[in-house]
Amino acid sequence: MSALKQIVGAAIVDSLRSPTRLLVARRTKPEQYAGMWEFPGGKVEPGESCQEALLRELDEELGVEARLGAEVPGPLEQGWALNGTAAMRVWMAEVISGEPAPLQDHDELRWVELDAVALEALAWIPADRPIVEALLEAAAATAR
Ligand SMILES: Nc1nc2c([nH]c(=O)n2[C@H]2C[C@H](O)[C@@H](COP(=O)(O)OP(=O)(O)OP(=O)(O)O)O2)c(=O)[nH]1
Repeated sequence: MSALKQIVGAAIVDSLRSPTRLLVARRTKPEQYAGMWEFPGGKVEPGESCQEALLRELDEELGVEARLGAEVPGPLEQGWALNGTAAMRVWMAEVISGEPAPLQDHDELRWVELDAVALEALAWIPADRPIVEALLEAAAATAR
């Protein structure tokens, strides 16, 4: 069996050291995901590492330079299963230069409190919900 397509996503927080808010992005395409919230990111291109791909996607999609923190590890070597054909690795990240804007693939960005009620109220891409749970646990552990 061939490997799953590798996607990478960023859990961009206001501060890696002391995270309180998460930047979420609302997709515009394809139709099945339009209007749903996600972690900004995209496909890893041939010859790129996952981290290189993620920094490139954040530049293209949001117009920011970012610093990656810890990975939010999923159950697979390739991260989190998305559908039958793709999996996503997710890293915590913070913006080091630029102001995030929905330049490509998104029509809205929103800073949301890192709090279960606020995050779970969003219409996430369904495959992202377990990642949101893991992120909340990681953030709670950082705060302890
Ligand atoms: N970026 C991102 N993609 C996600 C998430 N959850 C999820 O199921 N996906 C799916 C949607 C897409 O099928 C795939 C990512 O593809 P993409 O369209 O964002 O990648 P890309 O920017 O490189 O795409 P493209 O313009 O080359 O078509 O992963 C998520 O949280 N973030």
